[in-house]
Amino acid sequence: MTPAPLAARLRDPRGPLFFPVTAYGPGGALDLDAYRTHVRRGVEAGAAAVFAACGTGEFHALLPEEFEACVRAAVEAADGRVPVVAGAGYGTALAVRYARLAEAAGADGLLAMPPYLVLAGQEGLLRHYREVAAATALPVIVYQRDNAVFTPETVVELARTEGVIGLKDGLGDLDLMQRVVSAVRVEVPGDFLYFNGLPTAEQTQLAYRALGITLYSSAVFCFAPEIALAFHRSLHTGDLTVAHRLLDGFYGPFADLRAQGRGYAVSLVKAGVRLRGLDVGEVRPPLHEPADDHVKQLARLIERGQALLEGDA
Ligand SMILES: O=C([O-])C(=O)C[C@H](O)[C@@H](O)C(=O)[O-]
Repeated sequence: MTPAPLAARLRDPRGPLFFPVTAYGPGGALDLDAYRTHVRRGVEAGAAAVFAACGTGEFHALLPEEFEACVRAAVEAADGRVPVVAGAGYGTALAVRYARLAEAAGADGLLAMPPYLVLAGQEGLLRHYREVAAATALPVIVYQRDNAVFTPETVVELARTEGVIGLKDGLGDLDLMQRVVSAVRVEVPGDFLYFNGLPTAEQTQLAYRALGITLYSSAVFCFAPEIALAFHRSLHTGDLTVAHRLLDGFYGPFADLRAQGRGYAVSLVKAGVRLRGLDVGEVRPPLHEPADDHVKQLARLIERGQALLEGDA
């Protein structure tokens, strides 16, 4: 049976969105076995979708052939149980190339990253994403962050673009997001999807829910799926007791720790996966490994989060 389109599969998800880290062996080469294990464990734990080779998966550090191998491995590991969305980025020509590689590797959709090393105006951004969307049959989620920040009018045009199904927000401007949601609701009524894609999105998810945005990425899911799932369940059921407890005792301190070093958004998450027993190797340059003391703090934090689930910390 052909699976439902990506947008339908992402509606009302049973778990957080999983952005796996990319695994490397001791010499720094891709370790696809470890990567498949990481993805398979996440899917079996209850991820709603796998976003392969995106920011957390060090998209920036992968050769095109490594990218394709990762996406193919994620598709194999997910085995049709949940959709696999792949990153696509850099300039327009390369983003198109990555999009086609992702399609060839069996991905169900694309997360279109901001264009590389250029500050473009709204018109140029629109041209860029239209070309990426036209390059394949894959549905596209546009990632707002850094140099790709959109006016509500541009998002309306994106929502009208064939193949563009949603916007992932990594900026965190709630006033802007409300304007975007309002403009798209009025101009392009339908099912355009929104994602809270801020770092440690759980920290802001109560606010995003109030805007009607229920989808969010979870870096914590990579290394502590039991904590990320308990948080997700708490929001889903509307009994916020566990969510509040985790925000106060786990997510806040985790976000603080993640802010201690440049690149910790990825390297600390990878350290967390290793702490939980899966050797996914170190991050590639220009990122660096977190300080030992920060990894120790992360280990204590994971224990604390687990204890909070029992309600006894
Ligand atoms: O591209 C990416 O990897 C992301 O934006 C997802 C991350 O999980 C993000 O939510 C984070 O870093 O917490």
